Amino acid sequence: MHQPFNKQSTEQAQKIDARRRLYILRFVSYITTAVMFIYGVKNLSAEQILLPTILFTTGSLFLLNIIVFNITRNLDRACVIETLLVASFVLSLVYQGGFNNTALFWVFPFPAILFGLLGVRNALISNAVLLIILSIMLFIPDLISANYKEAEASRFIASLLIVIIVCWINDHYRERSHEAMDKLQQIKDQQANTDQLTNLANRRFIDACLVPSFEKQPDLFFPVSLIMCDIDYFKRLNDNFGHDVGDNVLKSVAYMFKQNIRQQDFACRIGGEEFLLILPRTSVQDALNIADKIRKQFHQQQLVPSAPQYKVTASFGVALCNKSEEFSESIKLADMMLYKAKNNGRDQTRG
Ligand SMILES: Nc1nc2c(ncn2[C@@H]2O[C@H](COP(=O)(O)OP(=O)(O)OP(=O)(O)O)[C@@H](O)[C@H]2O)c(=O)[nH]1
Repeated sequence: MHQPFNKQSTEQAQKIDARRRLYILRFVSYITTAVMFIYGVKNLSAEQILLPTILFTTGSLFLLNIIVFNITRNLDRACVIETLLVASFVLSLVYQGGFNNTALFWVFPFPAILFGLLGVRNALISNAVLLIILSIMLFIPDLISANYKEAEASRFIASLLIVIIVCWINDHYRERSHEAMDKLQQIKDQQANTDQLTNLANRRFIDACLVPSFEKQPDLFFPVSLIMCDIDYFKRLNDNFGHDVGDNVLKSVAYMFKQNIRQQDFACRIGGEEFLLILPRTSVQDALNIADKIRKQFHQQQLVPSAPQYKVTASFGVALCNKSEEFSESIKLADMMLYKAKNNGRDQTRG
């Protein structure tokens, strides 16, 4: 029931990962733009017009990509465009040969950049495609205008393959360890927000998860109806049958609550034998009906198996909450209604 609220750690991890990609995108864009323009200017006097053209065009496109990203904030799209720019730059540079045939040196940073921008799976595919195209270009020299030595080409492909594999192993295990830590954190959050005896949400869940969600998305929740429930004469039950029987009654009552509420409702154990049902977008009249339905179910249950005739009853107090700021006041009101029900003889619903 309160599973979706434990996604906070996952969201946090995703935010950090997006920030990591953002930094790589910015770094690559600005640095590459600067390097391209500097080398473009340096090569202006070169005999070939192709090299400065590649450098200026690619530098401008990198700059344009980061400007568009700064306006649209579409990180995924910017990373894909950056990858295409990186790939076309690498291929065109290798095709042309670069200054004094040094183009191959510029290829080595790119496997790591692709892993940084695309995530493990997509980066591995892109790197594999890049490696295949580069191999074809280098081993069929007629296809390109540059002139690389054969030994140079084979050593380059071998060392590039090593770089890609090391980047892949590194990123794959980084991703796995993040997933494992994320899962562990989710389990910890789940445990911290759950009452161990009944498996219902606890008060911490209300304060740490539910109330912030009320504030973030009020339309999803309000008006919220609150049903406060307290088992009658529970001390006497414990005294008569023992603490373990009392525990089993609490578990059965928790199960009964779960059976009577909707997927979007919350059943919480907020004290020893005190429970709070939180029903989003529910009128007070509907909540009164649900509370009374559950109250009557207590009569039909044999909650103490060793004494089937023993009837466990409960009292209920109902209140409505219209906005997040009123939540603690509404809980107090539901509590007051509960005490009215207790004072009036128990086994009844007040609201
Ligand atoms: N078995 C069991 N008993 C618990 C647990 N937590 C609290 N209790 C007992 O619940 C009892 C609550 O007693 P009281 O607060 O006096 O209330 P009551 O006897 O139900 O009386 P009313 O609420 O006035 O009807 C105490 O005896 C607690 O020890 C628990 O986890 N398991």
